[in-house]
Amino acid sequence: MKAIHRIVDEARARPGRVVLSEGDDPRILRAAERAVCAGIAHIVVVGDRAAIRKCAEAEGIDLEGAELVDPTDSALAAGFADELHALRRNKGMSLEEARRAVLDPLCFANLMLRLGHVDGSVAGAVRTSADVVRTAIQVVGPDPSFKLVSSFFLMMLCESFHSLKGGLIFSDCGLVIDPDAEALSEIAMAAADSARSLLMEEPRVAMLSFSTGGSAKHAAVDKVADAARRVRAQRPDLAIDGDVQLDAAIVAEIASRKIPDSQVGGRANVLVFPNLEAGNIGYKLAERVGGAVAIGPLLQGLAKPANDLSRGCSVDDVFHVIAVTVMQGHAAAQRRRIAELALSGAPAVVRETA
Ligand SMILES: CC(C)(COP(=O)(O)OP(=O)(O)OC[C@H]1O[C@@H](n2cnc3c(N)ncnc32)[C@H](O)[C@@H]1OP(=O)(O)O)[C@@H](O)C(=O)NCCC(=O)NCCS
Ligand SMILES: CC(=O)OP(=O)(O)O
Repeated sequence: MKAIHRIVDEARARPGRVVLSEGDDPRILRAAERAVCAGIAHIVVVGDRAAIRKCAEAEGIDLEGAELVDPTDSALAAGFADELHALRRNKGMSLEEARRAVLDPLCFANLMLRLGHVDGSVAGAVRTSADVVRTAIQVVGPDPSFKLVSSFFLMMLCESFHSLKGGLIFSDCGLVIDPDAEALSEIAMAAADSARSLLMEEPRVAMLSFSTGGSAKHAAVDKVADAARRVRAQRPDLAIDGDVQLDAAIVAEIASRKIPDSQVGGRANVLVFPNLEAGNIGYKLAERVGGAVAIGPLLQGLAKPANDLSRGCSVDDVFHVIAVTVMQGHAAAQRRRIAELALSGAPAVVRETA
């Protein structure tokens, strides 16, 4: 079964609460309608109520079953402004500025997530990735077990002409612009964890470069090789090749010729790009030329799931990101329970079954 179908089924079995903050975009409302109808999530749409209703009416979208929240008349707004002020006061934000900021549906939605009114948020069909990600980092914040917030795409290759089939993780194609070796190693480890939880496969990581095993000499190659060494040191259990070219990462026959001692053997399911230029161009090529379905950018390393979209997204894309967000919400809740148990001093065996 396709990974994304399994994720949708799992979300249906355990729906979560997901907030969407771009309710004046028909793709968002259509996906909201589908998510409610499929029973994968309780959907909250945040924004100008009149604009949301007008858009739904014009498109013939039934929002029955979705909750509409308008920050301008929400009873939550005053408390949210206090929370935002407390968060950003040391960065120079005044209470007045916080009151204005929470009227922005994106900020309001992320405060709903932070304060537990929902389990995940999705935006980015209209707003830029920089806006969506910056708000998520500032309002939701990083998970204490990660140093860096980064992003990944779940790429689905399901067409008859795809020689490589199934789900792949591409990272980072949306967030960290120019990672150094340490940041790149963090991205790789987070992407491996994302593969384990979403693909339900053991991760096989390729640290991509224009060089395989030092076949080219350049500081850019050294960075990738250094990042791979750092991952091996911290996660000796992880199958990883790097520096490695894309062909040797995904074609077994080429891997056997270029890297005889490969741990991945040309069967990588996690592709880690050396920087955002390569990653963003790479995923769009796979999607637009290669016919892959690109789900994301999904954020990794946040305390709770706040996911992004490409402004070129389709209704299907938004629906799929909602389903993944529900699953990430369960995983984040599990991490919080384990952390709480650890703090309470509960025995390790109890923690593992939490
Ligand atoms: C994510 C992004 C917006 C952050 O950049 P920025 O606004 O310049 O960020 P700053 O360096 O000013 O930092 C803003 C805050 O986020 C934090 N931050 C930035 N990147 C972070 C990361 N990857 N992980 C954790 N925290 C991060 C900073 O510590 C800072 O925190 P503070 O405000 O509490 O001090 C930037 O990396 C970016 O634009 N990335 C590319 C997005 C994009 O255009 N993608 C292409 C399409 S998908
Ligand atoms: C992920 C990405 O490239 O987003 P956008 O297309 O919105 O810039």
